[in-house]
Amino acid sequence: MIRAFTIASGKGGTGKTTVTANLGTALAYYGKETYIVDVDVGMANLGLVLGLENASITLHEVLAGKAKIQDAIYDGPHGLKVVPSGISLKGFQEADPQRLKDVMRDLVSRCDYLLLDAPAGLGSDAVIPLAVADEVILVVNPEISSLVDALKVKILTEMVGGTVRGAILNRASLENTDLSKQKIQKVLGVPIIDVIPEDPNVRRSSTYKTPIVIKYPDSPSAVAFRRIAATLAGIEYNEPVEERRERFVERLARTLFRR
Ligand SMILES: Nc1ncnc2c1ncn2[C@@H]1O[C@H](COP(=O)(O)OP(=O)(O)OP(=O)(O)O)[C@@H](O)[C@H]1O
Repeated sequence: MIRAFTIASGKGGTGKTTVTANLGTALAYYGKETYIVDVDVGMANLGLVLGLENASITLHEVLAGKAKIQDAIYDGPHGLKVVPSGISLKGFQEADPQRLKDVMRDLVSRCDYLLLDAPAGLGSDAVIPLAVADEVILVVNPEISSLVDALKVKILTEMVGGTVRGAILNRASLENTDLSKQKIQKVLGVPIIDVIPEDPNVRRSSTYKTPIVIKYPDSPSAVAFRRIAATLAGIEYNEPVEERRERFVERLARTLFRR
């Protein structure tokens, strides 16, 4: 069974943290014991979006050999477990990314699913999470620069013996999704796992430090996150009738508006 996923992109800001927090929450909602870890040791974003910015013991201390992993695990929504990264420069300088493999081994033995929020870029800190997970999931935006960087991550993953499961196309506009999907699959040479639309509620929910699947569960992106989580967990996803109705009305309104 595939249990440890690294969420990577190469390019910064494509939505890795958003995807990690929401997929983790959705997997926990489905009753899966899920851990999410901010392995972006330079930027503590996962903790920030989940209201854990004041966590005193983080992955920094664990990677510096100053704390045990169980002391850096915090509670998130639906029983999700979160390992944030730290914000102190000293902690960052002392953290040894090579210890990540042992930490991962420990965490994976505790849970059904482990999601790692990878750093942007292609430095050594970004390479380790690509090698240690069972599969890498790329988060791409429908832009050339995002695709080029994702392609580099794919090549790097294969070079270090890892496997890319596919890509999540995030921030897709509803109009050009089909075209983008086809092109992106061709360019990256991996399947598109799913498409998450551009959704203003994503940003809004992060200001409440709450994943969108909790804050705005009926929004189109929350629906997509639950669908992806169900796919990863091998659960059949049945979209509630109200969500289908809402999407039908949305499509109808767009068609009428164009005419
Ligand atoms: N589907 C979406 N619709 C609208 N805004 C989004 C969407 N996905 C992410 N965002 C916004 O884009 C910004 C970047 O997202 P996020 O922090 O998840 O990216 P990242 O890849 O983790 O960034 P970094 O490389 O800095 O770690 C955030 O403000 C987030 O709220």
